[in-house]
Amino acid sequence: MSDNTEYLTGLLSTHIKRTDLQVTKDQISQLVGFVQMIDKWNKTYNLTSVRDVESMLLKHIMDSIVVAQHLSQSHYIDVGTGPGLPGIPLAIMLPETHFTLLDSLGKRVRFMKQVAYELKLDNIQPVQSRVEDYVSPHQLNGVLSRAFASLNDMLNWCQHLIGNDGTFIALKGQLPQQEIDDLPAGFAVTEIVQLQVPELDGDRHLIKIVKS
Ligand SMILES: C[S@@+](CC[C@H](N)C(=O)[O-])C[C@H]1O[C@@H](n2cnc3c(N)ncnc32)[C@H](O)[C@@H]1O
Repeated sequence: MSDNTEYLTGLLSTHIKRTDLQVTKDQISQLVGFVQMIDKWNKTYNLTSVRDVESMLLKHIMDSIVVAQHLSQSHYIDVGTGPGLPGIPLAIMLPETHFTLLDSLGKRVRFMKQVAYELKLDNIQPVQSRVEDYVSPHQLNGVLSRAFASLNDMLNWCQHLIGNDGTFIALKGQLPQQEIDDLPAGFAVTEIVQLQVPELDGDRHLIKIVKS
């Protein structure tokens, strides 16, 4: 057990208490374990530009887990997931939901495979591929992305991944009104949620899109 486990557990518990999220002790322990692994591997693998663990708890863990209550599909693909964001914290929060975690960079995929092994996560499948080239062997019904691409590019690159009953979820900072106005033909925004992440500055938005 790493030296800062108790400290990080206390800090994350405090952040979570400021929300209405229900998170078990085991889930908190897995979330802390994930942050510790990012912190350790970041020194050689350059997984994230966020360097200190306190900021990782807010910008990566809290920012991801507030999305859990807005997911209702059974199998999501998190495109351009990097080290597994937001997919891994969401997989910890929603053990019955399956997450394919896709990134084009091999070192990030190797990291996620190690996370799956060490944290015993059996609902994630890390995959190395460019999203445009990926054909899923599984039936997917949700596409998820954070800090990946414009809405237009995301929809164009990902539309082959899910059927007409699927949902696209884009996590954005400021509301990208221009991108929403310029949505490609055949897609419609069904919901925009302003996400609340206590102590994290700046706007957070979740945008739900379907094929129309
Ligand atoms: C800015 S990072 C965001 C990582 C993570 N989603 C987050 O919120 O921290 C974008 C990621 O997308 C990946 N990426 C870029 N283009 C891609 C593509 N065409 N297919 C798959 N992954 C891609 C990059 O390797 C990188 O890890």
